Amino acid sequence: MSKNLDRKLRHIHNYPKRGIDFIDITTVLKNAQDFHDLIAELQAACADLNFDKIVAAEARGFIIGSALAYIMQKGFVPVRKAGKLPAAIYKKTYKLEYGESTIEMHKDALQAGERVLFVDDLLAIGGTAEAACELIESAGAEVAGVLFFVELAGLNGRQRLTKYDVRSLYLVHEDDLSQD
Ligand SMILES: O=P(O)(O)OC[C@H]1O[C@H](OP(=O)(O)OP(=O)(O)O)[C@H](O)[C@@H]1O
Ligand SMILES: Nc1ncnc2[nH]cnc12
Repeated sequence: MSKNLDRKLRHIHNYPKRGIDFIDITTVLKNAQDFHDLIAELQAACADLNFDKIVAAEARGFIIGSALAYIMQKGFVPVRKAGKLPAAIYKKTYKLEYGESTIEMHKDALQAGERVLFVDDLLAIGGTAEAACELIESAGAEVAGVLFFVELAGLNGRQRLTKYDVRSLYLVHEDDLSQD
């Protein structure tokens, strides 16, 4: 049963730039029951998918991706912002709602043919997930699914991920959220 965690998200206007409506997940994470419910809901949402490892993107993706990997007894692969990984990497630059970013993944993090779930806190315009899936595929692995806590309605992030099985726990309309 849904715990309506979307009602606990904080919505901040004009952060980190004017014109951006920022969805803050820390209001969910800081409560032990809510954090537990979030991971349980993510686990239920991907229970039918067959995968070997979870890949998640720095930084917010790490929080839920690693908790989910731990509870599901899967390996965890970090996709990091540029310059943080010490060994040979695959690399991709992409656009965000509020700028540009480069992400990297170790070349030896995934084996050819492995099945991978990409997990992130939020789907906005979809650049992060699209770039991460390209990194996964560069390694010869297969994207078994893409899973989000929150999907921002109206930004059409899904349109960039039509090749994949994309799931989100909550479709959030920015107008529905409380202001802080
Ligand atoms: O669908 P998109 O438009 O790509 O946006 C979603 C991404 O943006 C945020 O990360 P951000 O790059 O801001 O990094 P952070 O987790 O370090 O805050 C969020 O955690 C997602 O990874
Ligand atoms: N509007 C938004 N709120 C929170 N995180 C984001 N990442 C990209 N767009 C975002």
